Amino acid sequence: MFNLFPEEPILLNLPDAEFIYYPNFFSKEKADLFFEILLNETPWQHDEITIFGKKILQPRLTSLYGNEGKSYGYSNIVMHPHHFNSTLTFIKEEIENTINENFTTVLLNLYRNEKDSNGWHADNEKELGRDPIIASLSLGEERIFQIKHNTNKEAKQSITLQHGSLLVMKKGAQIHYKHQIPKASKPKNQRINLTFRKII
Ligand SMILES: O=C(O)CCC(=O)C(=O)O
Ligand SMILES: [Fe+2]
Repeated sequence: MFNLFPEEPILLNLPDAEFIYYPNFFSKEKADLFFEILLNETPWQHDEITIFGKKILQPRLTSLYGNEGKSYGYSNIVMHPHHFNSTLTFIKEEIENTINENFTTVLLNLYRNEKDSNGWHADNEKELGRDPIIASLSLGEERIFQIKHNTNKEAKQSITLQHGSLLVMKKGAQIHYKHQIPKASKPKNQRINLTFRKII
Protein backbone atom coordinates (compact mmCIF):
# COMPACT_ATOMS: atom_id res chain seq x y z
CA MET A 1 0.00 0.00 0.00
CA PHE A 2 1.67 3.24 -1.14
CA ASN A 3 0.92 6.22 1.05
CA LEU A 4 2.75 9.56 0.86
CA PHE A 5 1.25 10.84 4.12
CA PRO A 6 1.41 8.06 6.69
CA GLU A 7 -0.77 9.99 9.16
CA GLU A 8 -3.62 10.24 6.67
CA PRO A 9 -6.41 7.67 6.67
CA ILE A 10 -6.32 5.24 3.76
CA LEU A 11 -9.48 4.28 1.91
CA LEU A 12 -9.13 0.68 0.77
CA ASN A 13 -9.77 0.17 -2.91
CA LEU A 14 -12.70 -2.26 -2.63
CA PRO A 15 -16.07 -1.97 -4.42
CA ASP A 16 -19.49 -1.81 -2.69
CA ALA A 17 -18.09 -0.85 0.72
CA GLU A 18 -15.97 1.61 2.63
CA PHE A 19 -13.03 0.36 4.69
CA ILE A 20 -10.85 3.14 6.13
CA TYR A 21 -7.47 2.43 7.73
CA TYR A 22 -5.73 4.83 10.14
CA PRO A 23 -2.22 3.34 10.46
CA ASN A 24 -1.13 5.53 13.40
CA PHE A 25 -4.37 6.26 15.18
CA PHE A 26 -2.57 6.16 18.54
CA SER A 27 1.12 6.96 19.07
CA LYS A 28 3.37 4.05 20.03
CA GLU A 29 3.58 5.38 23.61
CA LYS A 30 -0.21 5.48 24.03
CA ALA A 31 -0.71 2.14 22.28
CA ASP A 32 1.94 0.50 24.53
CA LEU A 33 0.19 1.81 27.62
CA PHE A 34 -3.31 0.72 26.52
CA PHE A 35 -1.98 -2.72 25.58
CA GLU A 36 -0.45 -3.28 29.05
CA ILE A 37 -3.51 -2.00 30.92
CA LEU A 38 -6.02 -3.99 28.85
CA LEU A 39 -3.94 -7.17 28.89
CA ASN A 40 -3.70 -7.12 32.69
CA GLU A 41 -7.02 -5.62 33.74
CA THR A 42 -9.53 -7.23 31.38
CA PRO A 43 -11.61 -10.16 32.69
CA TRP A 44 -10.76 -12.37 29.71
CA GLN A 45 -13.08 -15.31 29.13
CA HIS A 46 -12.65 -18.45 27.07
CA ASP A 47 -16.00 -19.50 25.62
CA GLU A 48 -17.21 -22.64 23.95
CA ILE A 49 -18.94 -22.05 20.64
CA THR A 50 -21.02 -24.43 18.58
CA ILE A 51 -19.95 -24.84 14.97
CA PHE A 52 -21.81 -27.35 12.78
CA GLY A 53 -23.27 -28.86 15.95
CA LYS A 54 -19.84 -29.38 17.56
CA LYS A 55 -18.71 -27.63 20.71
CA ILE A 56 -15.22 -26.16 20.53
CA LEU A 57 -13.29 -23.59 22.55
CA GLN A 58 -12.99 -20.30 20.70
CA PRO A 59 -9.45 -19.85 19.31
CA ARG A 60 -8.95 -16.61 21.29
CA LEU A 61 -10.09 -14.99 24.55
CA THR A 62 -12.79 -12.32 24.63
CA SER A 63 -14.48 -9.78 26.88
CA LEU A 64 -17.50 -7.55 26.28
CA TYR A 65 -18.11 -4.05 27.62
CA GLY A 66 -21.23 -1.95 27.23
CA ASN A 67 -22.94 0.80 29.14
CA GLU A 68 -26.51 -0.32 28.83
CA GLY A 69 -26.42 -3.83 30.20
CA LYS A 70 -27.62 -5.23 26.88
CA SER A 71 -26.48 -8.74 26.16
CA TYR A 72 -24.96 -9.58 22.80
CA GLY A 73 -25.03 -12.98 21.18
CA TYR A 74 -23.16 -14.65 18.33
CA SER A 75 -22.23 -18.24 17.40
CA ASN A 76 -24.61 -19.52 20.12
CA ILE A 77 -22.97 -17.60 22.94
CA VAL A 78 -24.62 -14.81 24.82
CA MET A 79 -22.23 -12.35 26.41
CA HIS A 80 -23.17 -10.00 29.23
CA PRO A 81 -21.28 -6.73 29.16
CA HIS A 82 -19.09 -5.33 31.91
CA HIS A 83 -19.35 -1.61 32.62
CA PHE A 84 -16.97 0.60 30.66
CA ASN A 85 -13.81 1.46 32.60
CA SER A 86 -11.81 4.69 32.23
CA THR A 87 -9.31 3.27 29.71
CA LEU A 88 -12.02 1.95 27.41
CA THR A 89 -14.06 5.14 27.78
CA PHE A 90 -11.02 7.23 26.81
CA ILE A 91 -10.31 5.07 23.74
CA LYS A 92 -13.99 5.05 22.73
CA GLU A 93 -14.22 8.85 22.91
CA GLU A 94 -11.04 9.38 20.89
CA ILE A 95 -12.45 7.15 18.15
CA GLU A 96 -15.92 8.70 18.30
CA ASN A 97 -14.51 12.22 18.03
CA THR A 98 -12.31 11.34 15.06
CA ILE A 99 -14.83 9.45 12.98
CA ASN A 100 -18.03 11.17 14.12
CA GLU A 101 -19.88 8.04 15.17
CA ASN A 102 -21.16 6.75 18.51
CA PHE A 103 -20.74 3.30 19.95
CA THR A 104 -22.45 1.48 22.82
CA THR A 105 -20.37 -1.64 23.10
CA VAL A 106 -16.86 -2.95 22.63
CA LEU A 107 -15.86 -6.56 22.09
CA LEU A 108 -12.24 -7.26 23.04
CA ASN A 109 -10.33 -10.14 21.49
CA LEU A 110 -7.03 -11.47 22.82
CA TYR A 111 -5.04 -13.50 20.29
CA ARG A 112 -2.57 -15.30 22.56
CA ASN A 113 -0.20 -16.52 19.86
CA GLU A 114 -0.03 -17.53 16.18
CA LYS A 115 -2.52 -20.35 16.70
CA ASP A 116 -5.30 -17.99 17.73
CA SER A 117 -7.56 -16.73 14.98
CA ASN A 118 -10.99 -15.41 14.02
CA GLY A 119 -12.61 -17.25 11.09
CA TRP A 120 -14.44 -15.76 8.10
CA HIS A 121 -17.52 -13.83 9.23
CA ALA A 122 -19.48 -10.62 8.90
CA ASP A 123 -20.62 -8.72 11.96
CA ASN A 124 -24.24 -8.79 10.93
CA GLU A 125 -26.09 -9.75 14.10
CA LYS A 126 -29.54 -8.22 14.12
CA GLU A 127 -28.78 -6.15 17.26
CA LEU A 128 -26.34 -4.12 15.14
CA GLY A 129 -28.93 -2.99 12.59
CA ARG A 130 -28.93 -3.36 8.82
CA ASP A 131 -25.56 -1.88 7.82
CA PRO A 132 -23.44 -1.38 10.94
CA ILE A 133 -20.32 0.74 11.32
CA ILE A 134 -17.60 -1.05 13.26
CA ALA A 135 -14.35 0.52 14.44
CA SER A 136 -11.54 -1.92 15.09
CA LEU A 137 -8.45 -0.92 17.08
CA SER A 138 -5.32 -3.09 17.08
CA LEU A 139 -2.75 -3.25 19.90
CA GLY A 140 0.32 -5.43 20.26
CA GLU A 141 1.52 -7.96 17.72
CA GLU A 142 0.78 -7.30 14.06
CA ARG A 143 -1.57 -9.75 12.42
CA ILE A 144 -2.94 -10.11 8.91
CA PHE A 145 -6.57 -9.13 8.35
CA GLN A 146 -8.21 -10.55 5.24
CA ILE A 147 -11.27 -9.18 3.51
CA LYS A 148 -13.24 -10.87 0.71
CA HIS A 149 -16.35 -9.90 -1.21
CA ASN A 150 -19.30 -12.30 -0.97
CA THR A 151 -19.78 -12.65 -4.74
CA ASN A 152 -17.00 -10.77 -6.60
CA LYS A 153 -13.93 -13.03 -6.50
CA GLU A 154 -11.61 -10.18 -7.52
CA ALA A 155 -12.60 -7.96 -4.62
CA LYS A 156 -10.34 -8.99 -1.76
CA GLN A 157 -7.47 -7.60 0.27
CA SER A 158 -5.02 -8.55 3.01
CA ILE A 159 -3.80 -5.87 5.33
CA THR A 160 -1.37 -5.98 8.23
CA LEU A 161 -3.00 -4.33 11.22
CA GLN A 162 -0.25 -2.50 13.07
CA HIS A 163 0.09 -1.56 16.75
CA GLY A 164 -2.06 1.52 17.43
CA SER A 165 -3.97 1.35 14.13
CA LEU A 166 -7.70 1.73 13.56
CA LEU A 167 -9.70 0.07 10.80
CA VAL A 168 -13.19 1.45 10.32
CA MET A 169 -15.61 -0.82 8.50
CA LYS A 170 -18.32 1.45 7.13
CA LYS A 171 -21.30 1.17 4.83
CA GLY A 172 -21.52 -2.07 2.89
CA ALA A 173 -18.66 -3.73 4.74
CA GLN A 174 -20.77 -6.23 6.67
CA ILE A 175 -23.35 -6.66 3.88
CA HIS A 176 -21.00 -7.35 0.95
CA TYR A 177 -17.84 -8.68 2.62
CA LYS A 178 -16.52 -11.19 5.12
CA HIS A 179 -13.34 -10.73 7.14
CA GLN A 180 -10.98 -12.88 9.18
CA ILE A 181 -7.72 -13.07 11.12
CA PRO A 182 -6.12 -16.33 9.96
CA LYS A 183 -3.74 -18.37 12.06
CA ALA A 184 -0.14 -17.33 11.37
CA SER A 185 2.61 -19.66 10.24
CA LYS A 186 5.35 -17.87 12.22
CA PRO A 187 5.43 -17.41 16.01
CA LYS A 188 3.40 -14.42 17.19
CA ASN A 189 3.11 -12.57 20.47
CA GLN A 190 -0.12 -11.41 22.00
CA ARG A 191 -2.43 -9.08 20.14
CA ILE A 192 -5.46 -7.27 21.51
CA ASN A 193 -8.22 -6.10 19.20
CA LEU A 194 -11.14 -3.90 20.20
CA THR A 195 -14.21 -3.76 17.96
CA PHE A 196 -16.53 -0.89 18.84
CA ARG A 197 -20.13 -1.47 17.86
CA LYS A 198 -23.50 0.18 18.26
CA ILE A 199 -26.29 -1.99 19.60
CA ILE A 200 -29.65 -0.51 18.67
O1 LIG B 1 -9.14 -9.06 15.44
C1 LIG B 1 -9.56 -8.41 14.48
O2 LIG B 1 -8.88 -7.57 13.89
C2 LIG B 1 -10.95 -8.65 13.97
C3 LIG B 1 -11.96 -8.95 15.03
C4 LIG B 1 -13.31 -9.18 14.48
O3 LIG B 1 -13.51 -9.27 13.30
C5 LIG B 1 -14.45 -9.29 15.39
O4 LIG B 1 -14.28 -9.33 16.62
O5 LIG B 1 -15.58 -9.33 14.89
FE1 LIG C 1 -15.58 -9.08 12.84
